[in-house]
Amino acid sequence: MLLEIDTVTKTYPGAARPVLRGVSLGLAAGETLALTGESGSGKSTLLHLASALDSFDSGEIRLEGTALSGLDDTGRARLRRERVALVFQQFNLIPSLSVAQNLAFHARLAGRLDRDWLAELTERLGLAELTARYPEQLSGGQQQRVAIGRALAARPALLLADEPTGNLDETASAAVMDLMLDLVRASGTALFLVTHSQAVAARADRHLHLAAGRVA
Ligand SMILES: Nc1ncnc2c1ncn2[C@@H]1O[C@H](COP(=O)(O)OP(=O)(O)OP(=O)(O)O)[C@@H](O)[C@H]1O
Repeated sequence: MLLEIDTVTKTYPGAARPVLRGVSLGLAAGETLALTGESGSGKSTLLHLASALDSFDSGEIRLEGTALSGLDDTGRARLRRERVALVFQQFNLIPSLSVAQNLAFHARLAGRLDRDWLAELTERLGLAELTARYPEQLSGGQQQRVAIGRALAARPALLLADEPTGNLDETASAAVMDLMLDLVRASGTALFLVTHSQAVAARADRHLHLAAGRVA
């Protein structure tokens, strides 16, 4: 199993009740999983825990067999740099860098810049004509395609995506989702996708729902 979430509970400091109450799920290498749930049900929290951005009360999360609870800050940072990539609703591109530089940024940091793969990603994401532009000169859909390309350029084992098309209209959202699913499947990357959209969730291999702190 690539990602194992085992009976995880999470309570935010000062909160009366836990937001996650014994969540368990597994994600195999290359698999795509969509997680839905009402606003405030804890979807983003679970994604943050899986990316080692936050700690949990009990249970365990393992990525490629490594227990996240046992990692120090350096270990967490390395895991995020080398094995996991994130795409959020806000595109989070670096405004002072061109499209080409944004696309290469994380792969460079991870020491895994493969120019052929980057060129293929750029082409398949329809960004080849836009590489010299800056993020402010792109539409929302184009910016999100750059964010997806940047995330996949280093060939992460796991892509965590939090409402990645939440800022886009329905047509752009469907196009970006199709591309993202094609590309994660082409690169063997597993996808853990949080979404409000049932239509988007239906495109994933598996669909789970988070309610009352548990998944079903
Ligand atoms: N840093 C934090 N400190 C305290 N409480 C938090 C924090 N982050 C989230 N929460 C609370 O935890 C609960 C779950 O939040 P989370 O963002 O995980 O939900 P979500 O399902 O992703 O919601 P949405 O669909 O609206 O994005 C909410 O009640 C939220 O207010």
